[in-house]
Amino acid sequence: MEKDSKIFIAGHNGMVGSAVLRALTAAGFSNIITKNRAELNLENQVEVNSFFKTQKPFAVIDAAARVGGILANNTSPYPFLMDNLKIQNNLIDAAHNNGVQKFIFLGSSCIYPKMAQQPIKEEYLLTGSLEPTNQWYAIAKIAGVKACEAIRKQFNKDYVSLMPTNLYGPFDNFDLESSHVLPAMIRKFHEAKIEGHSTVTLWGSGKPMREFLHVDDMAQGVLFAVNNELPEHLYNVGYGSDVTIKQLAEIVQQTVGHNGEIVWDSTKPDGTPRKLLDSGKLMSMGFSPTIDLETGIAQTYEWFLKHQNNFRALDLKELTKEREF
Ligand SMILES: NC(=O)C1=CN([C@@H]2O[C@H](COP(=O)(O)OP(=O)(O)OC[C@H]3O[C@@H](n4cnc5c(N)ncnc54)[C@H](OP(=O)(O)O)[C@@H]3O)[C@@H](O)[C@H]2O)C=CC1
Ligand SMILES: C[C@H]1O[C@H](OP(=O)(O)OP(=O)(O)OC[C@H]2O[C@@H](n3cnc4c(=O)[nH]c(N)nc43)[C@H](O)[C@@H]2O)[C@@H](O)[C@@H](O)C1=O
Repeated sequence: MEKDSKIFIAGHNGMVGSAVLRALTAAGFSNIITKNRAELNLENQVEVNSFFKTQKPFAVIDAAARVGGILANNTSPYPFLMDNLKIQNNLIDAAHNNGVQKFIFLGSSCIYPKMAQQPIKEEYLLTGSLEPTNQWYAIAKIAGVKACEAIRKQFNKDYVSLMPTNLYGPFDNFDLESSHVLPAMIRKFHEAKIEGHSTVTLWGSGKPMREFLHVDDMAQGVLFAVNNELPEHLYNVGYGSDVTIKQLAEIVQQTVGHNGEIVWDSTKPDGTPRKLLDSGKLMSMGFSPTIDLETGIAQTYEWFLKHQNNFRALDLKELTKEREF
């Protein structure tokens, strides 16, 4: 792709979108367009169609979605299903109808069956039942993968899906109700240290395993897909190894410098027991993550310390309202 090709990054204010914007800018891409939610509500089909008709981007990176941790997913199934379907349908369909040559759709490792063989290969998609806590979000993401695959098959366009593992890094959501586990742990251990609390309560049993990829490594994966026409429709993007939630807690606790006991709240769900991705397909083509978990957590904690008065938070109450355009 030419450095001056017009690229639309949807969701550029989010954790992934902002990392992709940094990576593409650093790589010399000079014609990137972005719109915040007030300028372009991606759930609104009329607005999205009109934007694509006017702008005619060459490529689209879809990093916009309704995103949240296990509790938000489990308690607000409808917006996690419907908002994601709306956003991705509007983007994919408008892209297809307005000459977009390259579309990069971001899904999630939760699209794979709950009890999938580990590490999870791309071909395990749709071979078993989903994890109940995030099946709503997963069904939407699977529909996005299939929409891109269908366009690729029928119209021979370079529409590709990347499936990231659990991500973390700068501009994450640190809200304790709606966030993913890693930012929640950073905030919980930090606040316990500052407020002198000897115990920190974490969710579930601590036994599930998760694979964590720093968002700047993820952005390199997206850059790789921008620079190369990938031969298949679906690629996993992971770090290559995983840890238990208990091990993660110990790394975060040590990084933050909290001394004390961890209490496990068994009323909260564990979610899927393990979801280690086999990212061999993308790695064999040249993608290679560079940020190990300890370094990434230390860097993210530093970022948190600088930005802790300015968190992004998902308003769980807003997810219970009916909305119309
Ligand atoms: N975080 C993770 O661990 C993982 C993320 N992913 C995927 O990566 C992608 C990005 O996730 P992440 O960066 O973490 O999520 P964020 O919540 O950080 O960012 C999502 C972005 O989408 C925007 N957005 C959402 N709804 C709309 C809308 N209706 N109109 C316009 N903009 C909208 C948000 O805008 P606003 O800033 O206004 O809210 C935000 O900028 C998603 O597809 C997600 O599924 C996959 C696996 C793991
Ligand atoms: C990326 C991925 O993210 C989500 O799936 P998840 O990995 O299950 O989500 P999570 O990061 O919130 O939790 C991981 C594990 O950690 C445990 N845990 C402990 N203590 C806290 C805690 O304080 N907060 C949170 N959130 N979890 C905690 C928690 O009980 C669970 O066992 C989905 O959105 C899914 O759709 C998706 O795509």
